[in-house]
Amino acid sequence: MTDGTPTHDEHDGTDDERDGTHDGWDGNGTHDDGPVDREQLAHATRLLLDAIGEDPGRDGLVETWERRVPAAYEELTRGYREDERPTMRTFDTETDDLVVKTGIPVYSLCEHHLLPFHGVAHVAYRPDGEVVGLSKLARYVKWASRKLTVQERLTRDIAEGLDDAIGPDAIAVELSTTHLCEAMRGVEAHTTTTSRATVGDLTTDERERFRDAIAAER
Ligand SMILES: Nc1nc2c(ncn2[C@@H]2O[C@H](COP(=O)(O)OP(=O)(O)OP(=O)(O)O)[C@@H](O)[C@H]2O)c(=O)[nH]1
Ligand SMILES: [Zn+2]
Repeated sequence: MTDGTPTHDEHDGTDDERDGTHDGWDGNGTHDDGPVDREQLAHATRLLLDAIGEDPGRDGLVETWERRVPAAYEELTRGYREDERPTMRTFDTETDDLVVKTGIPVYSLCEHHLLPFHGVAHVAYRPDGEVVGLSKLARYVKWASRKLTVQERLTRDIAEGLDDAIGPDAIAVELSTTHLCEAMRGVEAHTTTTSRATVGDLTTDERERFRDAIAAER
């Protein structure tokens, strides 16, 4: 065991496992130096399973709380980690022609219900001497989305983060998503929410081009 995560075989279903002190742990309460406390996550997931009336000791669930859920949350919350922020290499450009990128996948978590919201992001910017590698836009959106947030704040975070990284004359970001907290619980309405954030001003013509590119994407 190198990562402090207990394996299935080490679980014997005894009560002392509830506080994370059973033999499966590394014994000194440490965990990966990563952004999440995997031990706490395992403990919390086990409590959650208990609370909903499940049996955390049954075969199908042991690895769920011990390993899978902690690992999944580590991945889904990468956006909190500055050291995971993508490197945004830029290139000199002589053109100030609008760069438009549509259909970037977005998967994030709503901070109200800890449920996913997902959809697409669209980005348009007018360069000021520099453009960024095309893949970096999608990399940035992916990183920025991996945290608990609300859509409006995420949209603004992406616009401001890309503005910092690229230094364009103007940039606009649009997100179009479905929130599972609305779709599979509560109001149970499968709807689309669109939000937009801008830094600087796109011209009327540029706004039209952005709108047309988004429409063509649908
Ligand atoms: N503006 C905005 N609202 C969000 C977002 N994600 C979830 N919400 C809403 O946040 C609200 C939270 O409302 P509350 O009344 O505190 O929570 P609730 O009782 O679970 O509400 P319902 O979802 O209506 O059952 C809900 O209306 C959600 O639809 C988001 O990204 N942006
Ligand atoms: Zn929600």
